Amino acid sequence: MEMDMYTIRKAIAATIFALVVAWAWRVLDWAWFTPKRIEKRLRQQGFRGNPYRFLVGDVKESGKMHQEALSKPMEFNNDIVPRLMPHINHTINTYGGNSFTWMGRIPRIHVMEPELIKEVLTHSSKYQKNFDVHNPLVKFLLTGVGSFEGAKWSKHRRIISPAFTLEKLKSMLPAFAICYHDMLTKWEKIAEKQGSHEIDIFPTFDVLTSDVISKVAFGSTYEEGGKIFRLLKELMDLTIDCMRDVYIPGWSYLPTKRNKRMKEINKEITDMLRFIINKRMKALKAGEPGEDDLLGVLLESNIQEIQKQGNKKDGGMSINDVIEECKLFYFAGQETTGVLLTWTTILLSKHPEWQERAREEVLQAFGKNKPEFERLNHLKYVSMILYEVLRLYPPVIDLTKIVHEDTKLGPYTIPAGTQVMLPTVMLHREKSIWGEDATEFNPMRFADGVANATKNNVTYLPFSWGPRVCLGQNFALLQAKLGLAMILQRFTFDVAPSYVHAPFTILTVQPQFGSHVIYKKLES
Ligand code: HEM
Repeated sequence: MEMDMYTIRKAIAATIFALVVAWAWRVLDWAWFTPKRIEKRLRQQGFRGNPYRFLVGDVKESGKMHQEALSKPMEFNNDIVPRLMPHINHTINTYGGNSFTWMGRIPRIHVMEPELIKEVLTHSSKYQKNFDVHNPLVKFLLTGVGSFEGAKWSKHRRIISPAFTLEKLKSMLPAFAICYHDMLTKWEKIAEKQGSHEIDIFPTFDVLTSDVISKVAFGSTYEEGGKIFRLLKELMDLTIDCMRDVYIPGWSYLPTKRNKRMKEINKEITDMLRFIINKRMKALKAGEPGEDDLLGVLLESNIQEIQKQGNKKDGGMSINDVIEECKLFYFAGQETTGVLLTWTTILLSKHPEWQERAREEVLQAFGKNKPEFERLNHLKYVSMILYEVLRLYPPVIDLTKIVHEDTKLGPYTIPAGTQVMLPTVMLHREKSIWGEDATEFNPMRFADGVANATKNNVTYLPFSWGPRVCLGQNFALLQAKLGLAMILQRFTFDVAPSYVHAPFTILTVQPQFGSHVIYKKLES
């Protein structure tokens, strides 16, 4: 009997030992052998980069370079790549275009060749969004069509697209104009008293674009919408905070102040959105005409999709889906447009000849009257200026995808689990495409359109390209054109003496040490 117990214990011990060894082997394979195998395959195909370092990869080196780059401002010029992506810049300078870096244990290749870029962006089902978000609290905002793949993505994209047609945008213009008018009237009052008005423009445009999107999204329910968007702004700031931390599994369940606040806000936003959406759905089902705002168009398009699919329960988007999409509009569209207006103001301050040229064009088109849709769309210099600002200061500095299985890319086979990065901000400075003056502000390069400026290469990517191109690009450009036109009609502007040039990235490219600008009222 004793012998038996001994044998059983031995067998249990042997099993546990075997399980531990198998588990340890899997961990080791995950943490060491798999990255090393991928590295070998990349090197065999001519890609070059640092050797893999256990678990940390290039993260420590990259973090140090970032810290160093951001420790001081720079001269005013547009050579901002060493500040925004110092490690990738260093890697490409050292190893060439066909290079890779390590995001911890994940390898990431950099793609710089136009033909390969086109291939990546065309085949969006193979090169998927890199949404490996572990913190469930971050998913409160990183959600919706921008994060889905496959059938769910195409269904959502199909339903949402009608909300951004030119006709719909035209109907949104008055709401844009009211927000800008209110802001500029305040500026005018201050400028009248003081002769000029100094403001930090990034926070100002941040509030403004927030106002615009809540007015446009919720139309007549603006008051409720306004509150939701104030909460979304808070949630976005907390989300950015979260994304800066290394996530420890389970951390989101701890009752920390930030975790509690994020859950509280998310619940409040969801409840309020649900209330508005339910009310609208009821009215639509009762045959009342839909509202002409973003939410109204989205709901109508959703109902049409459900009917097209024979009223199947999963034919359209659920209320929860619509809630997620509303949150995404804010996340994707507010700050991006705010920084576009910010860098446009700074570049036009530094290039007064272009500020004057744009003003003349605007005054010729509209005088001091409210800009209207058709002519706004045909403002040539204003469009060229915005394209050039988006080239030099793209709000989103790179597009990073991931392949989940071995994938052919031109002559290469990209191993499963590799990230594929298109470094937009670097591509926008490629001398072979843009010429020797690639880092200079020269809107004339867009005089004959984007295709001509890029010599028909897919290398201009402020809004990405292909099936997953930004859904809100016309919304953003229309708002920026209107905003810029209305400012130019009333003010001249220049950067304040205190301005120091220091672009840096937190999700979008922002001014690190403020963006003070002095506005003077234009003589009428
Ligand atoms: C200057 C302003 C903007 C810039 C520079 C910008 C840039 C981008 C970029 C680069 C992407 C692709 C991201 C990726 O593939 O990883 C994207 C996607 C997207 N953007 Fe924008 N965006 C802007 C404004 C807006 C606005 C105003 C909205 C909506 C109100 C919006 C809604 C979206 C959506 C829904 C997607 C996801 C599309 C999909 O995955 O099918 N964006 N945007």
